[in-house]
Amino acid sequence: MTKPTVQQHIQEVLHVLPRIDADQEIRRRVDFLKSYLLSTKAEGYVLGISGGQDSTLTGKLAQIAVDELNQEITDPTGIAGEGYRFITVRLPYGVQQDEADAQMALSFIQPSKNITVNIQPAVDASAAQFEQATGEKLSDFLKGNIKARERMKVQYDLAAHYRMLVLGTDHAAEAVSGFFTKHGDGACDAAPIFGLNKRQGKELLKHLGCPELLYLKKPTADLEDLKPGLPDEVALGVTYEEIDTYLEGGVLSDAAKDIIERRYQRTEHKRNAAVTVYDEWWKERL
Ligand SMILES: Nc1ncnc2c1ncn2[C@@H]1O[C@H](COP(=O)(O)OP(=O)(O)OC[C@H]2O[C@@H]([n+]3cccc(C(=O)O)c3)[C@H](O)[C@@H]2O)[C@@H](O)[C@H]1O
Ligand SMILES: Nc1ncnc2c1ncn2[C@@H]1O[C@H](COP(=O)(O)OP(=O)(O)OP(=O)(O)O)[C@@H](O)[C@H]1O
Ligand SMILES: [Mg+2]
Repeated sequence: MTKPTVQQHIQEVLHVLPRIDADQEIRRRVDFLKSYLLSTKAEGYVLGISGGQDSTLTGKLAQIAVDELNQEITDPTGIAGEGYRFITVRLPYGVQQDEADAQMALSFIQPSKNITVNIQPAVDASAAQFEQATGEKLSDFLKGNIKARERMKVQYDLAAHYRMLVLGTDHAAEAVSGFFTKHGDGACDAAPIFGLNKRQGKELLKHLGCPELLYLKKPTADLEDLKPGLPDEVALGVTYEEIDTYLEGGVLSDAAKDIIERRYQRTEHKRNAAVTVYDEWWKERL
Protein backbone atom coordinates (compact mmCIF):
# COMPACT_ATOMS: atom_id res chain seq x y z
CA MET A 1 0.00 0.00 0.00
CA THR A 2 1.36 3.47 -0.85
CA LYS A 3 1.97 5.90 2.00
CA PRO A 4 -0.69 8.64 2.12
CA THR A 5 0.48 12.14 1.19
CA VAL A 6 0.74 14.73 3.95
CA GLN A 7 -2.45 16.29 2.58
CA GLN A 8 -4.34 12.99 2.75
CA HIS A 9 -3.00 12.30 6.25
CA ILE A 10 -4.17 15.73 7.50
CA GLN A 11 -7.56 15.35 5.82
CA GLU A 12 -8.07 12.07 7.63
CA VAL A 13 -6.78 13.17 11.04
CA LEU A 14 -8.97 16.28 10.96
CA HIS A 15 -12.01 14.36 9.62
CA VAL A 16 -12.65 16.69 6.68
CA LEU A 17 -15.11 15.56 4.04
CA PRO A 18 -14.72 17.00 0.53
CA ARG A 19 -18.50 17.44 0.36
CA ILE A 20 -21.09 17.73 3.09
CA ASP A 21 -24.85 17.70 3.40
CA ALA A 22 -25.53 20.82 5.49
CA ASP A 23 -28.78 19.54 7.03
CA GLN A 24 -27.17 16.26 7.97
CA GLU A 25 -24.16 18.01 9.52
CA ILE A 26 -26.41 20.30 11.53
CA ARG A 27 -28.45 17.34 12.74
CA ARG A 28 -25.50 15.23 13.79
CA ARG A 29 -23.78 18.08 15.60
CA VAL A 30 -26.94 19.12 17.45
CA ASP A 31 -27.54 15.46 18.38
CA PHE A 32 -23.96 15.21 19.60
CA LEU A 33 -24.44 18.26 21.85
CA LYS A 34 -27.68 16.81 23.22
CA SER A 35 -26.42 13.32 23.93
CA TYR A 36 -23.12 14.48 25.36
CA LEU A 37 -24.92 16.83 27.74
CA LEU A 38 -27.29 14.06 28.80
CA SER A 39 -24.33 11.76 29.47
CA THR A 40 -23.00 14.27 32.02
CA LYS A 41 -24.56 15.91 35.05
CA ALA A 42 -24.13 19.33 33.47
CA GLU A 43 -27.08 21.66 32.99
CA GLY A 44 -26.05 23.38 29.80
CA TYR A 45 -23.29 24.99 27.79
CA VAL A 46 -21.32 28.25 27.95
CA LEU A 47 -19.68 30.00 24.99
CA GLY A 48 -18.06 33.35 24.24
CA ILE A 49 -19.73 35.17 21.35
CA SER A 50 -17.39 37.46 19.42
CA GLY A 51 -19.49 38.52 16.43
CA GLY A 52 -17.45 36.21 14.18
CA GLN A 53 -18.49 33.18 12.12
CA ASP A 54 -17.31 30.35 14.36
CA SER A 55 -18.95 31.39 17.61
CA THR A 56 -22.15 32.30 15.75
CA LEU A 57 -22.37 28.79 14.30
CA THR A 58 -21.35 26.99 17.49
CA GLY A 59 -23.74 29.14 19.51
CA LYS A 60 -26.69 28.51 17.21
CA LEU A 61 -26.14 24.74 17.33
CA ALA A 62 -25.93 24.87 21.13
CA GLN A 63 -29.15 26.84 21.48
CA ILE A 64 -30.98 24.45 19.16
CA ALA A 65 -29.66 21.55 21.24
CA VAL A 66 -30.87 22.89 24.60
CA ASP A 67 -34.22 24.01 23.13
CA GLU A 68 -34.82 20.54 21.73
CA LEU A 69 -33.82 18.90 25.01
CA ASN A 70 -36.21 21.09 26.95
CA GLN A 71 -39.04 20.21 24.57
CA GLU A 72 -38.31 16.49 24.60
CA ILE A 73 -37.91 16.08 28.33
CA THR A 74 -41.30 15.97 29.97
CA ASP A 75 -40.05 17.32 33.27
CA PRO A 76 -37.43 19.91 32.36
CA THR A 77 -37.44 21.13 35.95
CA GLY A 78 -35.98 17.74 36.89
CA ILE A 79 -32.43 19.03 36.82
CA ALA A 80 -32.30 22.59 37.97
CA GLY A 81 -35.72 24.16 37.98
CA GLU A 82 -35.25 25.91 34.64
CA GLY A 83 -34.34 23.06 32.30
CA TYR A 84 -31.20 23.01 30.19
CA ARG A 85 -29.69 26.37 29.26
CA PHE A 86 -27.15 27.86 26.93
CA ILE A 87 -25.31 30.85 28.37
CA THR A 88 -23.48 33.14 25.97
CA VAL A 89 -20.85 35.53 27.17
CA ARG A 90 -19.65 38.72 25.58
CA LEU A 91 -15.99 39.24 26.44
CA PRO A 92 -14.89 42.58 25.01
CA TYR A 93 -11.52 44.09 25.82
CA GLY A 94 -12.94 47.52 26.65
CA VAL A 95 -15.15 48.55 23.74
CA GLN A 96 -15.20 46.15 20.80
CA GLN A 97 -15.03 47.78 17.34
CA ASP A 98 -17.54 45.29 15.87
CA GLU A 99 -19.89 45.19 18.88
CA ALA A 100 -22.86 45.60 16.50
CA ASP A 101 -21.95 42.28 14.85
CA ALA A 102 -21.79 40.56 18.22
CA GLN A 103 -25.25 41.91 19.03
CA MET A 104 -26.49 40.63 15.66
CA ALA A 105 -25.08 37.19 16.49
CA LEU A 106 -26.89 37.22 19.82
CA SER A 107 -30.19 38.16 18.14
CA PHE A 108 -29.72 35.28 15.72
CA ILE A 109 -28.81 32.76 18.44
CA GLN A 110 -31.41 33.88 21.01
CA PRO A 111 -29.48 32.35 23.94
CA SER A 112 -31.19 31.34 27.16
CA LYS A 113 -29.10 34.02 28.87
CA ASN A 114 -26.28 36.41 27.98
CA ILE A 115 -23.67 37.81 30.32
CA THR A 116 -21.05 40.47 29.55
CA VAL A 117 -17.65 40.53 31.22
CA ASN A 118 -15.11 43.21 30.27
CA ILE A 119 -11.75 41.42 30.23
CA GLN A 120 -9.70 44.63 30.07
CA PRO A 121 -9.06 45.19 33.80
CA ALA A 122 -7.90 41.57 34.30
CA VAL A 123 -5.74 41.53 31.16
CA ASP A 124 -4.13 44.88 31.95
CA ALA A 125 -3.46 43.81 35.55
CA SER A 126 -1.80 40.57 34.36
CA ALA A 127 0.38 42.42 31.86
CA ALA A 128 1.34 45.07 34.43
CA GLN A 129 2.29 42.45 37.04
CA PHE A 130 4.33 40.57 34.42
CA GLU A 131 6.23 43.73 33.52
CA GLN A 132 6.79 44.69 37.14
CA ALA A 133 8.09 41.23 38.02
CA THR A 134 10.39 40.80 35.02
CA GLY A 135 11.30 44.42 34.43
CA GLU A 136 10.61 43.73 30.76
CA LYS A 137 7.98 44.93 28.32
CA LEU A 138 5.39 42.34 27.27
CA SER A 139 4.90 42.36 23.48
CA ASP A 140 1.53 43.34 22.03
CA PHE A 141 1.38 39.87 20.43
CA LEU A 142 1.80 38.07 23.78
CA LYS A 143 -0.70 40.39 25.42
CA GLY A 144 -3.11 39.12 22.76
CA ASN A 145 -2.65 35.60 24.09
CA ILE A 146 -3.44 36.86 27.62
CA LYS A 147 -6.77 38.12 26.20
CA ALA A 148 -7.55 34.70 24.74
CA ARG A 149 -6.63 32.95 28.02
CA GLU A 150 -8.59 35.46 30.11
CA ARG A 151 -11.64 34.70 27.93
CA MET A 152 -11.11 30.99 28.54
CA LYS A 153 -10.86 31.61 32.30
CA VAL A 154 -14.12 33.58 32.43
CA GLN A 155 -15.95 30.87 30.49
CA TYR A 156 -14.68 28.22 32.93
CA ASP A 157 -15.72 30.40 35.91
CA LEU A 158 -19.22 30.69 34.47
CA ALA A 159 -19.40 26.98 33.62
CA ALA A 160 -18.35 25.99 37.13
CA HIS A 161 -20.74 28.45 38.76
CA TYR A 162 -23.76 27.45 36.66
CA ARG A 163 -22.79 23.73 36.49
CA MET A 164 -22.24 23.82 32.75
CA LEU A 165 -19.68 22.82 30.12
CA VAL A 166 -17.52 25.12 28.01
CA LEU A 167 -17.90 24.93 24.25
CA GLY A 168 -15.05 25.55 21.84
CA THR A 169 -15.07 26.75 18.24
CA ASP A 170 -12.12 24.78 16.89
CA HIS A 171 -12.62 23.56 13.34
CA ALA A 172 -10.44 22.02 10.65
CA ALA A 173 -9.19 25.27 9.10
CA GLU A 174 -8.06 26.50 12.50
CA ALA A 175 -6.73 23.14 13.67
CA VAL A 176 -4.58 22.58 10.57
CA SER A 177 -2.86 25.93 11.00
CA GLY A 178 -2.68 25.79 14.80
CA PHE A 179 -4.17 29.28 14.70
CA PHE A 180 -5.46 29.46 18.26
CA THR A 181 -4.02 30.20 21.67
CA LYS A 182 -2.98 27.09 23.53
CA HIS A 183 -5.12 26.87 26.69
CA GLY A 184 -6.91 30.01 25.49
CA ASP A 185 -9.60 29.66 22.81
CA GLY A 186 -8.07 26.22 22.21
CA ALA A 187 -9.37 25.04 25.62
CA CYS A 188 -12.88 23.67 25.95
CA ASP A 189 -14.95 20.69 27.05
CA ALA A 190 -16.63 20.00 23.71
CA ALA A 191 -15.92 21.20 20.18
CA PRO A 192 -19.08 20.77 18.07
CA ILE A 193 -17.81 22.23 14.79
CA PHE A 194 -14.59 20.20 14.73
CA GLY A 195 -14.00 18.60 11.32
CA LEU A 196 -15.63 21.36 9.27
CA ASN A 197 -13.61 23.86 7.27
CA LYS A 198 -14.47 27.55 7.02
CA ARG A 199 -16.48 27.18 3.79
CA GLN A 200 -18.56 24.37 5.25
CA GLY A 201 -19.22 26.43 8.38
CA LYS A 202 -20.62 29.18 6.14
CA GLU A 203 -22.86 26.64 4.43
CA LEU A 204 -24.30 25.52 7.76
CA LEU A 205 -24.95 29.11 8.83
CA LYS A 206 -26.72 29.81 5.54
CA HIS A 207 -28.96 26.80 6.11
CA LEU A 208 -29.70 28.04 9.61
CA GLY A 209 -30.89 31.41 8.27
CA CYS A 210 -28.01 33.45 9.66
CA PRO A 211 -27.62 37.09 8.52
CA GLU A 212 -25.11 37.06 5.68
CA LEU A 213 -22.85 39.67 7.24
CA LEU A 214 -21.87 37.28 10.02
CA TYR A 215 -20.41 34.68 7.70
CA LEU A 216 -19.22 36.92 4.89
CA LYS A 217 -17.11 39.19 7.11
CA LYS A 218 -13.34 38.69 7.25
CA PRO A 219 -12.38 36.32 10.07
CA THR A 220 -10.21 37.97 12.73
CA ALA A 221 -8.73 36.90 16.04
CA ASP A 222 -8.70 40.63 16.91
CA LEU A 223 -6.19 40.17 19.72
CA GLU A 224 -3.58 42.84 19.08
CA ASP A 225 -4.05 46.41 20.32
CA LEU A 226 -1.71 47.71 17.62
CA LYS A 227 -3.41 45.80 14.77
CA PRO A 228 -7.15 46.02 15.50
CA GLY A 229 -9.24 43.60 13.44
CA LEU A 230 -6.16 42.12 11.76
CA PRO A 231 -7.59 39.62 9.25
CA ASP A 232 -6.54 36.02 10.02
CA GLU A 233 -5.55 35.60 6.36
CA VAL A 234 -2.97 38.39 6.66
CA ALA A 235 -1.53 36.87 9.83
CA LEU A 236 -1.50 33.38 8.31
CA GLY A 237 -0.07 34.34 4.90
CA VAL A 238 -2.58 32.07 3.21
CA THR A 239 -6.31 32.48 2.49
CA TYR A 240 -9.13 30.40 3.98
CA GLU A 241 -10.12 29.52 0.39
CA GLU A 242 -6.68 27.93 0.03
CA ILE A 243 -6.83 26.21 3.42
CA ASP A 244 -10.33 24.89 2.69
CA THR A 245 -9.29 23.60 -0.73
CA TYR A 246 -6.29 21.89 0.84
CA LEU A 247 -8.50 20.26 3.47
CA GLU A 248 -10.94 19.03 0.83
CA GLY A 249 -8.11 17.34 -1.04
CA GLY A 250 -8.02 19.93 -3.84
CA VAL A 251 -5.15 21.38 -5.82
CA LEU A 252 -3.45 24.64 -4.80
CA SER A 253 -0.16 26.43 -5.37
CA ASP A 254 3.02 24.88 -3.97
CA ALA A 255 3.65 28.07 -2.01
CA ALA A 256 0.27 27.91 -0.22
CA LYS A 257 0.62 24.17 0.36
CA ASP A 258 4.03 24.71 1.85
CA ILE A 259 2.80 27.37 4.30
CA ILE A 260 -0.04 25.13 5.46
CA GLU A 261 2.13 22.04 5.91
CA ARG A 262 4.87 23.95 7.73
CA ARG A 263 2.28 25.45 10.08
CA TYR A 264 0.78 22.01 10.66
CA GLN A 265 4.16 20.50 11.60
CA ARG A 266 5.11 23.41 13.86
CA THR A 267 1.85 23.31 15.79
CA GLU A 268 1.53 19.55 16.34
CA HIS A 269 1.99 20.10 20.09
CA LYS A 270 -1.22 22.16 20.15
CA ARG A 271 -3.30 19.27 18.85
CA ASN A 272 -2.03 16.86 21.50
CA ALA A 273 -2.28 16.67 25.27
CA ALA A 274 0.93 17.62 27.14
CA VAL A 275 3.74 15.39 25.97
CA THR A 276 4.84 12.61 28.33
CA VAL A 277 7.49 9.92 28.42
CA TYR A 278 4.98 7.55 26.79
CA ASP A 279 4.47 9.67 23.65
CA GLU A 280 6.10 9.21 20.29
CA TRP A 281 4.22 11.71 18.11
CA TRP A 282 6.93 14.36 18.50
CA LYS A 283 9.53 12.05 16.98
CA GLU A 284 7.53 11.51 13.81
CA ARG A 285 8.03 13.64 10.73
CA LEU A 286 5.33 13.59 8.10
N1 LIG B 1 7.24 22.08 20.44
C1 LIG B 1 6.48 22.42 21.49
N2 LIG B 1 6.03 21.48 22.34
C2 LIG B 1 5.23 21.81 23.37
N3 LIG B 1 4.82 23.07 23.63
C3 LIG B 1 5.27 24.03 22.82
C4 LIG B 1 6.11 23.78 21.72
N4 LIG B 1 6.36 24.93 21.08
C5 LIG B 1 5.73 25.90 21.76
N5 LIG B 1 5.07 25.37 22.83
C6 LIG B 1 4.25 26.08 23.84
O1 LIG B 1 3.24 26.77 23.14
C7 LIG B 1 3.32 28.16 23.43
C8 LIG B 1 2.95 28.94 22.17
O2 LIG B 1 1.60 28.70 21.82
P1 LIG B 1 0.53 29.83 22.07
O3 LIG B 1 0.59 30.29 23.47
O4 LIG B 1 -0.79 29.33 21.57
O5 LIG B 1 1.05 31.06 21.18
P2 LIG B 1 1.29 31.27 19.63
O6 LIG B 1 0.98 30.05 18.82
O7 LIG B 1 2.62 31.86 19.46
O8 LIG B 1 0.22 32.39 19.33
C9 LIG B 1 -1.15 32.12 19.14
C10 LIG B 1 -1.53 32.36 17.69
O9 LIG B 1 -2.86 32.01 17.51
C11 LIG B 1 -3.59 33.10 16.99
N6 LIG B 1 -4.93 33.10 17.56
C12 LIG B 1 -5.09 33.09 18.91
C13 LIG B 1 -6.36 33.10 19.44
C14 LIG B 1 -7.46 33.15 18.61
C15 LIG B 1 -7.24 33.14 17.23
C16 LIG B 1 -8.42 33.24 16.32
O10 LIG B 1 -8.34 32.85 15.17
O11 LIG B 1 -9.43 33.75 16.81
C17 LIG B 1 -5.96 33.11 16.71
C18 LIG B 1 -2.83 34.33 17.43
O12 LIG B 1 -3.11 35.44 16.61
C19 LIG B 1 -1.39 33.84 17.30
O13 LIG B 1 -0.94 33.93 15.99
C20 LIG B 1 4.76 28.40 23.87
O14 LIG B 1 4.86 29.56 24.68
C21 LIG B 1 5.07 27.12 24.61
O15 LIG B 1 4.57 27.18 25.93
N1 LIG C 1 -14.67 39.53 22.01
C1 LIG C 1 -15.05 38.30 22.29
N2 LIG C 1 -16.13 38.06 23.07
C2 LIG C 1 -16.51 36.79 23.33
N3 LIG C 1 -15.86 35.71 22.89
C3 LIG C 1 -14.79 35.89 22.11
C4 LIG C 1 -14.32 37.19 21.76
N4 LIG C 1 -13.24 37.05 20.96
C5 LIG C 1 -13.04 35.72 20.83
N5 LIG C 1 -13.97 35.02 21.50
C6 LIG C 1 -14.08 33.55 21.61
O1 LIG C 1 -12.88 32.98 21.05
C7 LIG C 1 -13.22 32.15 19.93
C8 LIG C 1 -12.11 32.16 18.91
O2 LIG C 1 -12.15 33.33 18.12
P1 LIG C 1 -12.22 33.21 16.53
O3 LIG C 1 -11.87 34.55 16.00
O4 LIG C 1 -11.41 32.04 16.09
O5 LIG C 1 -13.73 32.84 16.21
P2 LIG C 1 -14.92 33.79 15.75
O6 LIG C 1 -14.60 35.19 16.10
O7 LIG C 1 -16.15 33.22 16.33
O8 LIG C 1 -14.95 33.60 14.17
P3 LIG C 1 -13.94 34.19 13.07
O9 LIG C 1 -12.80 33.21 13.00
O10 LIG C 1 -14.73 34.18 11.82
O11 LIG C 1 -13.48 35.55 13.48
C9 LIG C 1 -14.56 32.71 19.46
O12 LIG C 1 -15.23 31.76 18.69
C10 LIG C 1 -15.26 33.04 20.77
O13 LIG C 1 -15.81 31.91 21.38
MG1 LIG D 1 -12.96 36.25 15.45
